Amino acid sequence: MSSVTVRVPAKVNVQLSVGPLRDDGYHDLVNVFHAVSIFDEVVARESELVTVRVEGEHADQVPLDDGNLAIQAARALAKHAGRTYGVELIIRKAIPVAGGMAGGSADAAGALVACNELWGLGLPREDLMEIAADLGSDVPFSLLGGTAVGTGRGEQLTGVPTGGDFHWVFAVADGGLSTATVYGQCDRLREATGEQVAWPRVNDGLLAALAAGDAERLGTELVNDLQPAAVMLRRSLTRTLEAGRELGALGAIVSGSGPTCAFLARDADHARELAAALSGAGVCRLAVAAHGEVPGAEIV
Ligand SMILES: C[C@@](CO)(OP(=O)(O)O)[C@H](O)COP(=O)(O)OP(=O)(O)OC[C@H]1O[C@@H](n2ccc(N)nc2=O)[C@H](O)[C@@H]1O
Ligand SMILES: Nc1ncnc2c1ncn2[C@@H]1O[C@H](COP(=O)(O)OP(=O)(O)O)[C@@H](O)[C@H]1O
Repeated sequence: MSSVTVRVPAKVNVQLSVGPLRDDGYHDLVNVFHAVSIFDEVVARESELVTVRVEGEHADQVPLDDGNLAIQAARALAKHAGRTYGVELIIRKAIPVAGGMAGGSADAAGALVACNELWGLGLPREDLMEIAADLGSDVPFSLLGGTAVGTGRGEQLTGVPTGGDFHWVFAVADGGLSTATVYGQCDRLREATGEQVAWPRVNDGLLAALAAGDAERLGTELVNDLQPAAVMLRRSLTRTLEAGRELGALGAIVSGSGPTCAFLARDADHARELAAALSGAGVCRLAVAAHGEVPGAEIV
């Protein structure tokens, strides 16, 4: 095989409950991930060296050295296999960069699946999941896809049943936010208010809404503990969220660490209307309609 192409989805967090800061610098979470139909493609081609090229909008914001998560994934897989392998990786980017939609994690997951195939390793998904967890807290979910509860750092996953498709609009901002900075701001806000940080628990109402495919209820059950921190770092998000609510979204939330905002729609037509209205409202760089859930990293 001389070339393998893998398609990997973005995610939105329908519940992101952040527990106390751990000694290792991470937070214990209840992180309910939901994979949506905005996809990066990772192509792996035979090569002597490990290299990466990135195509698409904002490709210039993605590192091309060892800081690229897809490169790190290829190297980690080769190490796991105990051999030296080369690969030319080409990333076709559609997921916003540093947007809270796990684009880098998607590319890492894509590189794991693509290189496993290209190099003929035949490693099972469980092995890829273990390597994924060392690359980043969100990478295992990019492999798994669907809808799942992540505990620990977010890397320990349990699938969640859903009763139908959900339709979303994503308002993409100009520029990104650093995940570590947003968690840090969350800690500072909690310290300043003296808030007692509770152990995170899964929202049963949210699980019920997901299981029933009930968008109306899901819209009222969305949770993101990082939202106040993201809004404090990017004040304009208040207006973006308000605009979506005023335009009839069933729910409005910052996606993960932001700054992308996610709006829940009634159906596909409503999502298209909402995307057009948000684009016209001047509250984001771009509004994209998408649906979930969709599968994780898969060869196309
Ligand atoms: C917030 C979330 C929500 O899904 O993603 P994004 O919205 O940024 O995509 C995740 O928790 C991000 O996961 P990921 O982007 O993989 O984070 P990592 O590379 O593992 O960690 C980056 C940094 O985020 C902070 N971090 C991450 C996960 C976690 N459970 N607690 C943390 O405090 C730490 O400061 C860490 O150094
Ligand atoms: N393949 C990649 N795609 C996007 N960003 C990457 C990639 N590899 C490394 N990065 C770095 O990771 C940072 C976070 O990117 P990303 O995963 O898109 O955002 P988020 O963590 O908000 O979901 C970027 O600012 C970039 O420096």
